[in-house]
Amino acid sequence: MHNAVKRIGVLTSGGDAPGMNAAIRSVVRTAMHMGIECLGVRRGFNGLITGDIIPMDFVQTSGLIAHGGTTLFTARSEEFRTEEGRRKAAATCKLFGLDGIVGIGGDGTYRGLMEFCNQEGVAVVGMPGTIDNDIACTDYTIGYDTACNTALDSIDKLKDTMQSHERCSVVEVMGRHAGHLALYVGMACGATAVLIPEKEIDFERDVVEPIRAARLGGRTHFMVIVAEGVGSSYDVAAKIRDATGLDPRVTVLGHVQRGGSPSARDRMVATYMGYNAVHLLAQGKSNRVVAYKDGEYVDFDINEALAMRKGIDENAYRVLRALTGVAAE
Ligand SMILES: Nc1ncnc2c1ncn2[C@@H]1O[C@H](COP(=O)(O)OP(=O)(O)OP(=O)(O)O)[C@@H](O)[C@H]1O
Ligand SMILES: O=P(O)(O)OC[C@H]1O[C@](O)(CO)[C@@H](O)[C@@H]1O
Ligand SMILES: [Mg+2]
Repeated sequence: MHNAVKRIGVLTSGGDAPGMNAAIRSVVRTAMHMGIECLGVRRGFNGLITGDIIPMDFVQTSGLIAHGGTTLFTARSEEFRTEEGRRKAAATCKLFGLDGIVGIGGDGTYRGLMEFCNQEGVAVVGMPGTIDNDIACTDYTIGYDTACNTALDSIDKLKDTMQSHERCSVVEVMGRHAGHLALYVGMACGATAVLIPEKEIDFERDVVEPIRAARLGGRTHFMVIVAEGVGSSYDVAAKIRDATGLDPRVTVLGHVQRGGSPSARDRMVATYMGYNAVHLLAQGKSNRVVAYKDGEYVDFDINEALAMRKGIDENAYRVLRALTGVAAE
């Protein structure tokens, strides 16, 4: 089979996510299998600008599937947002003979890839890697499952001490603009209340009443999950104190949620997506993103993908409210 590309680069960009290494491994090994050379671009788009490029082979990707983080490092590159930065990146591609780039990251990474392709004509394919699961074209982003389980593990531990002290815990989980992680984790830990940025918050209805309902049901410790995008979890705790007289403890889970060995699901999704990404470039396709939609691995035009909007899982939200004692509307 004739490949449309001879040598490609793979990079990781934006916030890291467990499974990025599995994705890199899959891209490198699929490329090798197809007779395409694959180089590693380090430090996100900055590596394209500065020529921070390393060879990748079978040995270098050995064992990578189980490792958290990203062996290629990641970065948020301000320079790549400028035309001049992307011109420098194109010069690097020319020098190294890179005729395609696979970028693993979030929506910002997709935007960068698209701008690069439009401006400089380099073939690009994006892969969804972010713990936020906030990319609309795909039901699933690499890293989400591991992050949910990491958060859950910490929350279960917190629950033990909250139970002993009969306290209320306010836990902030990541999600800059999105509540997917908070909703999923909140349901899975059996939270008393969950606050997400996608839904307007009525504090009395969404927090105070569920705490009261739990107390009336005999419970003496409470778990309130707050998505980062909602605002300060310390403010939420202060409002709970005022409204109920409880003395909540706040835990911001933070970057611990981005680490750790990827779950089986993240390894598998990363592996399939990496394989598909290389095949797209080999077929001469560009400006595409790979995705998992309705149980199938598919791909979309990046422009189309970025124009899509991802709502919260309404069914999950309905079930959560039913189980936390919020009155039906
Ligand atoms: N409009 C744009 N034009 C060019 N490059 C962009 C653009 N938007 C984002 N980028 C590049 O993509 C990088 C990553 O974007 P961003 O920081 O938004 O993270 P992300 O990929 O969305 O991941 P996450 O949100 O999960 O951390 C940016 O640092 C920048 O280099
Ligand atoms: O690592 P940084 O730059 O602090 O970014 C944190 C952000 O990255 C994410 O982990 C992934 O987008 C968000 O949930 C979070 O708000
Ligand atoms: Mg993003």
